[in-house]
Amino acid sequence: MNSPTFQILMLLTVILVVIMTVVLFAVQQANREIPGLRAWAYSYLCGLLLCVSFLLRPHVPEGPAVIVSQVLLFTSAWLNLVATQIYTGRRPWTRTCFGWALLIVLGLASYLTWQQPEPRLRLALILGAGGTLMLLSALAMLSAEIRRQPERYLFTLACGTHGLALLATSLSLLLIQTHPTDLERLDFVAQFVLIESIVVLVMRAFGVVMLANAHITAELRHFAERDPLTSIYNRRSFMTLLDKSVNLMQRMNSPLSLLGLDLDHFKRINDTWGHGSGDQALRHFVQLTTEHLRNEDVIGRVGGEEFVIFLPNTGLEAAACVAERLRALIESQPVAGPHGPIALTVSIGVTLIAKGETQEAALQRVDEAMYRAKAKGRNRVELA
Ligand SMILES: Nc1nc2c(ncn2[C@@H]2O[C@H](COP(=O)(O)OP(=O)(O)OP(=O)(O)O)[C@@H](O)[C@H]2O)c(=O)[nH]1
Repeated sequence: MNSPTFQILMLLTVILVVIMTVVLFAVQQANREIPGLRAWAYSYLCGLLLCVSFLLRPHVPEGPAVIVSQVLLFTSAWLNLVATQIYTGRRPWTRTCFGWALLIVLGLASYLTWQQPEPRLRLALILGAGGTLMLLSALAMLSAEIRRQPERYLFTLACGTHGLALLATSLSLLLIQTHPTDLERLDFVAQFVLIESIVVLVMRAFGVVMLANAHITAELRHFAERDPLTSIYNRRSFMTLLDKSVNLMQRMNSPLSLLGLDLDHFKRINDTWGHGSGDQALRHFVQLTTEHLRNEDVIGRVGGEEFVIFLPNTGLEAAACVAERLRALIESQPVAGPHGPIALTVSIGVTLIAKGETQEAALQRVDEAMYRAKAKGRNRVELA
């Protein structure tokens, strides 16, 4: 590991890892809420310290140098896995688990350094452990439930490649019978791992930054499209979706129905039970309603306690049935308030969007039907 080639490669790696660590910490500082990013930044910091420890190897006694580099390599790979678990919404492996695993690594490294010096076996073991952690990170990212994020494939590729390369190196070290002091061969293996690591480190850092960017974009899109209280579509995005659906349904000659829903005496709920209970009632209403609808039905919050639902491929009669079922469901399931159940009812207007009609005209008609339901005593369905 003291050859000039190795030292030059190491210096190049240090420069690259410094840049990537600084970038990751900078992105993390600017976006502290991105899950897992802090652990990724620390994983790179451990990687950086590992490279520095390799550079200092000739000037440090072998024993402590080996222990330090094994701890740093293991911690870096572990943090990468933990970061992936956090990013993908899984529960990360605990610190106790890390402590025990590290203790085993340290014990084996010490044994193979002082008790039974076996540099080949020692390297094989740590590369095997690191490779396994990298493969687990790749699998965790690949199987994550994050659709709409193709960025995860770059990260998966980087971790998967690195994991396989480390495991293959570890295996070849175990299989090829060399003398323990065959340092030349060890040096070759170290150089191979180093070059492969440089490529993968850059790829993985790009992957992490792209994942961070994807997270920010998804959040911004969510804030722009969704109502913050109920997480359903806000007025603007609902209208855009309705416009698209109207065009599609008219091209396909399929019926499209519209429901206008307004909670009854909602002001009374706020005044009697407080604004918090009012908010709770809105969330409760949305949860019940969305559970009842089909996947292709779309609900939007278009006012304080006003909602609109469009039902693709649904005629007026079927839409009236849906409306009546929703009305009965809301009436039968009161909101769980702090001082007991709070009764909730809804008035619903129903209309069919006619061929060639604009969505504004249909919305106006469904509004009139809903107000008729209010005028006739509330908690009822009226057809336009
Ligand atoms: N808690 C809560 N209340 C809201 C929110 N948005 C609007 N409101 C309240 O909803 C109430 C709507 O009252 P009104 O328009 O008078 O209607 P209503 O009391 O439901 O009476 P009807 O519609 O005639 O049955 C107002 O008191 C608003 O303050 C919200 O996000 N949270």
